This record gives sequence, structure tokens and C-alpha cells, in this order.
Amino acid sequence: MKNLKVDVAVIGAGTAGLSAYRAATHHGARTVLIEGAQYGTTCARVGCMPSKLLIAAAEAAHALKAAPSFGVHPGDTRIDGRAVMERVKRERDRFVGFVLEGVDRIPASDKLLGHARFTGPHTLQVGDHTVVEAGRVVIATGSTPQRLPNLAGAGSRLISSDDVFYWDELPSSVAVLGTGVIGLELGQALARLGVRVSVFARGGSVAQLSDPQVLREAARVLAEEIDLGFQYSVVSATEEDGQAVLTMRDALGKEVSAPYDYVLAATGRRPNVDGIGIEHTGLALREDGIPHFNPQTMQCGTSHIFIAGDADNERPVLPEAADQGKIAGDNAGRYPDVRPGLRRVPLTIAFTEPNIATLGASYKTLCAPGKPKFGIGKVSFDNQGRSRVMLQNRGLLRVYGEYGTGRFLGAEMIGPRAEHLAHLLAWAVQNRMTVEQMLEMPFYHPVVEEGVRTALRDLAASIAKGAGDTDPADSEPGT
Ligand SMILES: Cc1cc2nc3c(=O)[nH]c(=O)nc-3n(C[C@H](O)[C@H](O)[C@H](O)COP(=O)(O)OP(=O)(O)OC[C@H]3O[C@@H](n4cnc5c(N)ncnc54)[C@H](O)[C@@H]3O)c2cc1C
Ligand SMILES: NC(=O)c1ccc[n+]([C@@H]2O[C@H](COP(=O)([O-])OP(=O)(O)OC[C@H]3O[C@@H](n4cnc5c(N)ncnc54)[C@H](O)[C@@H]3O)[C@@H](O)[C@H]2O)c1
Repeated sequence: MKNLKVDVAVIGAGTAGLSAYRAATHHGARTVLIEGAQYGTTCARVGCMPSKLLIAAAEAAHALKAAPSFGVHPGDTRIDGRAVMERVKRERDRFVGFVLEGVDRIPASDKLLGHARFTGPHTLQVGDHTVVEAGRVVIATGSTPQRLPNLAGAGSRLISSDDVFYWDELPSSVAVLGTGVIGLELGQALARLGVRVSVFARGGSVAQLSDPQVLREAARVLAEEIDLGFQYSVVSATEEDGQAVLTMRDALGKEVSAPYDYVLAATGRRPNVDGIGIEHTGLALREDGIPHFNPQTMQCGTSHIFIAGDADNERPVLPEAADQGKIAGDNAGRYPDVRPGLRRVPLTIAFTEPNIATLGASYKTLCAPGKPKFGIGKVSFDNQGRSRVMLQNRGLLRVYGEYGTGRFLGAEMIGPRAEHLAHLLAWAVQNRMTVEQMLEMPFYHPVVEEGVRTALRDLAASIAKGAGDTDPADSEPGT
């Protein structure tokens, strides 16, 4: 058994861990980066990048399908599933390659391969070969797809998003369970690529939306294109003749049963805090097994242990993993001088088409008990000029503002090019702009951003009327 004494140990060489390693070494701390599986990060290997590559292929197929409405007739479309997957994997490997080059530049003496688990607050057992004694530790262990026991009967036909990006060709049919970001992004992309797809939701949630009006519109718009069913529960899943036979029950008790090449469980991801000996740290744990931590410093309690990225499940997206990793690494590096780091305004984007995005304060948080009422403005994209020009006139944007100050608080949307609209609005929230100040900004013509202006004008009017103006949608927020 080897023994290693370091200032900082970082567990996990994903986006958060790499960011933490760089920050800690910047402070001159002797740091070791421990990886239990593969270098290359979830984002590059089986996350953001391959999913967007698959979606890009799907968008190309969809453009051909939409072309005749413009009087453009591309002829017979042939989707070569093998070529689609080859490009996804080739480009994915290129992105992974960049990460690996970065890892190669880290001195060998700073890297350890092996699963790490705490044996005490300052000690880690790595694989069966090394004991690390660390002054401080950063937990950056990421997350793993959730496995549902009631789907286990589907055997080898039960997959997670990880498996999709190792396919050699496209299957004929897939049942997707879950209408979160993964289920909708992959479900729509596969459907556009000619795969028979059924997407089943347990309840009524749609991606990260909580505004009931936007949620309803998103469900309607997406269901126009894909076979999307809400309020379904699993009756059984079996493996028969190389296929999965999935039986689902709807809210009225009606059962539907069909064979699929695969059942894709997109039912959330579990932070990797199990099996790392967290119980030996002495940290106070929440009900979900994650240590209590300060989201400004990433410090767990008042301890020498920090947490970052998907492992803390606060905002499980890539830019947050990078930010949190930096904050955790900075604080571990200069411990005990622990300082708050830069946290940005929340921003999430689901790359469905239309895109679904949220930013700033969500409708749900604004509706929390004890919160003051807030003004709401909205625009439908149904008749929005540029959206209609592009035949992408579907969706709804709702924007929120504070009574009295007129400060812009946040927005939820499904709409054309929402990935860009969401950035624009998130920057306004972070700059603490008022709705009036936003309306003083330039808007070109004809652009989708003119829809944003319509919503902001509506919000300005709502704020001017004051808190007596009740929201017509006043109802329970979604998930
Ligand atoms: C299909 C999919 C699509 C996504 N698309 C987007 C997107 O478009 N935009 C976006 O912002 N986000 C997206 N995400 C989310 C994003 O990928 C994650 O939030 C991000 O990669 C998390 O980074 P991380 O460093 O926390 O975890 P990871 O990159 O998973 O790193 C954790 C590392 O820790 C290692 N590890 C775990 N336990 C141990 C242990 N005990 N000992 C040693 N090593 C250990 C793991 O092997 C892993 O290498 C997507 C995710 C998925 C699954
Ligand atoms: N574009 C992006 O930024 C992007 C893309 C993909 C993934 N991600 C990240 O990955 C994370 C995980 O994505 P996800 O879609 O798996 O999770 P999610 O939490 O977004 O959605 C999970 C879905 O599964 C359903 N579900 C949960 N438990 C279930 C059960 N027992 N039975 C049936 N249905 C159940 C939920 O109702 C929900 O519809 C997201 O939180 C997101 O942060 C981000």
C-alpha cells in the first residue's frame, strides 16, 4: 500500500474536479486529482456534446421535412443511421480528445487512478493501492443515471442516455421514460431521425419548467410532433425475442403495451455520494445523503471538505460544475481563508425544438409562501413576425418583475431560438436591470427579440397596475 500526503485531494476528474484541481494548484497547494473510471468528463463523453451532435443531425432531417412548406422539395429523404452515429461518435471523440490533452498536461505525480472512499475525515482509500492523507478534500464525483427497479425486467433492452452514444446505428423503436431534459432532448431527436419513439411521463412535468402556462404550452407544442403521454405508470417491462415489451397504464386505468428495441430510462440522475464512505467524514448529511454545504463557498459545514458539480445536485449543468469547481478549489487551496465565489444567475436550456429555457427566479420560487406578489408579462410566438417568417411560430414566453422597484426577476419560455433569448434575459437579471431599462435597449427588425420586447411591455404595464393585478394563471406551479 502506498501512502501519499497532500494539501488537497480532489475526487473526480470531471468538469468540476478539473476546475477545482486547477484552482487549488493556483494557490500553491500540493494537490492530487483522483479519477475512478475514465478521464474525459461526462459532458464530453456522454452528456452535453454527444447529445447536441445527435440533435444537430435531427435538425438537419427536420429541415428537410419542413422544406416543402416553403415550396422547396428536397426529394426522398434517406437517413443513414450508421453514418449519423459515426459522426456523433467521431466528433464526440474529438471533444473528449481535447479534455484528455488537458489531463495529459497535469503532472503524473498529481494524478491517481482508482475509486476513492473516505476512511476518515482526512483519509481516503484509493483502489487497493494508495492511502491518501489530505488536509482538504473536494468531492466532485458527478452523478449517475437513476435505475428504476420496475423496469429491470427489460434486461439488456433497458438503457440510459450513456448507452445511446455508443450505438453503431439507430434502432427502429425506443420507449423513453421521463419528460425531463434528457427524455425530451433525446426523444425528439430520435423521432426526427425516423425512430418510432413513445415518451411517457409519470406526472405532468416538462423539462425544467415550473410556470403552469408555459408548461401547458410546451406539452402541447411538443406533443404535436412526438408521441408524448402524461400521467403514465409502469405496469411491466419484459425482455422478449430481443425486444422490450413495455406495458404502461394511463390516469384512467387504460393499459397500452408495445414492443420496443430499447426502453430508455431518463428518470433523473443520482449524485455520486453513495459508496464514497461519506459516513466517515463526520459531516451532517441531508435526507438525500448529500452533505449540507454553503452554495457561495461550496464548503460542507465548517469543515475542510468542499463539494462541487453534479455531486451536490444544486444546479446539475455544465457551467455550474465549472464555477462550483473553481470556488471549491480556490477555497480548498487557500483554506482556512474561505471566501464566497462568483455565482451567476441561474440559466437552463433544453435543446428541444422549440428550445425550453428558464433563467433568474423561477415561477415556482416566486410563488413560494411569504414571497411578495410579482408582475407578469407574456408573449405568444404564434403570431410573432420573424418566428412566422421562419415557420417556427410556436411557443410562449412569460417574464417576471418586481412591483415597486420594477426590477426584472426572471423568465420561463418555450420558443424559437430561446437559447439566445434566455442569455439576453439572464444578463439583464444579473445586471439588476429594471424592465424600463431593458425597454430602452435596441431591438432590431424583424427579429425574435421583438417578441421579448412585447413581453416586457406587457410586464411594464402589469407592474404599473400594481399588486392588485392578479395573475390570470394563478394556480399551482409545476415541478
Ligand atoms: C445526456 C446529457 C446531456 C447533457 N447536456 C447538457 C447540456 O447541454 N448543457 C449543460 O450545461 N449540461 C448538460 N448536461 C449536464 C452536464 O453534463 C453535467 O452537469 C456535468 O458534466 C457535471 O460535471 P461533474 O464534474 O459534476 O461530473 P462528471 O463530469 O461526471 O465528473 C465526475 C467524475 O468523478 C468520477 N468519480 C465518481 N466517483 C468517484 C470516486 N469515488 N473516486 C474517484 N472518482 C470518482 C467519475 O468517474 C467522473 O469522471 C448533460 C448531461 C447528460 C447526462
Ligand atoms: N440541456 C441541458 O442542459 C441538459 C441536457 C440533459 C441533461 N441535463 C442535466 O441532466 C440532469 C438529468 O436529466 P434527466 O432528464 O434525467 O432528469 P430530470 O430530473 O430533468 O427529469 C427526470 C424525469 O423523470 C421523471 N421521473 C423521475 N422519477 C421517476 C419514476 N420513478 N418513474 C417515472 N418517471 C420518473 C420525472 O418526472 C422527470 O420527468 C438534468 O437535471 C439536467 O441538469 C441538462
